[in-house]
Amino acid sequence: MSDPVLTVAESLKDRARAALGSRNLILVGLMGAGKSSVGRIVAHQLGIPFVDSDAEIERVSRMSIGELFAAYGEEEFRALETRVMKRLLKNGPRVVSTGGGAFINDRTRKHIKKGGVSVWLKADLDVLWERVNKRDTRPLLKTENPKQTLENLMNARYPIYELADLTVLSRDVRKELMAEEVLKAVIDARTESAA
Ligand SMILES: Nc1ncnc2c1ncn2[C@@H]1O[C@H](COP(=O)(O)OP(=O)(O)OP(=O)(O)O)[C@@H](O)[C@H]1O
Ligand SMILES: O=C(O)C1=C[C@@H](O)[C@@H](O)[C@H](O)C1
Ligand SMILES: [Mg+2]
Repeated sequence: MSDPVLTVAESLKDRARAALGSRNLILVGLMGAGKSSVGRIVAHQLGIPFVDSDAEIERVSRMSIGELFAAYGEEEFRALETRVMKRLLKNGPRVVSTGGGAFINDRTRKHIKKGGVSVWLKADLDVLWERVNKRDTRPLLKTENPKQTLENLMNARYPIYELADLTVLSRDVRKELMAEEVLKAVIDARTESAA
């Protein structure tokens, strides 16, 4: 006999996959929201390719994000990010996890909006801080008071992340559960738009 729990989970994946069609699923949000780690699981669950824009930028430039910021500055980094995102979004369906500032850039946001369903992983300051303060690889947080900087970024960026198609609350639960909530949001959005 089939396991009922497994059957529900399977049906969640199938329904989300059908709702997505050939569109990309693009995760946006601040540093530490879980875009890279949750995105990888979502892609695995959907059985579609996963790509992370920060990792792709590092691959094509053969430099780390920190080195890119130091050598060329943020503006050049954003221009490169726009080009990379445009290319990554050309062929769907994929799960694309973005860098924290990608959706904030007007040109990149237009590509994202055109390229698929955007999901904002929204988290509160303490959740984000607990996660990002363990590593010092994020150039924008190399300040005197990085927690304050993170809060300033939240205040400036949250009104823009709100422009994403869907929002999922990111918190300290298992990453697999976060991934399931992303799938459910995709299904619900499809159901609502069909109603
Ligand atoms: N639901 C979760 N519960 C506990 N830890 C998590 C959760 N989601 C992510 N993390 C951890 O938080 C850290 C940051 O996650 P991740 O790299 O996925 O964030 P991100 O949104 O991609 O950040 P960035 O914009 O800097 O790339 C990682 O160490 C990851 O393991
Ligand atoms: O929030 C941001 O602007 C950034 C987030 C990271 O993912 C990297 O893309 C880079 O450190 C910039
Ligand atoms: Mg990431």
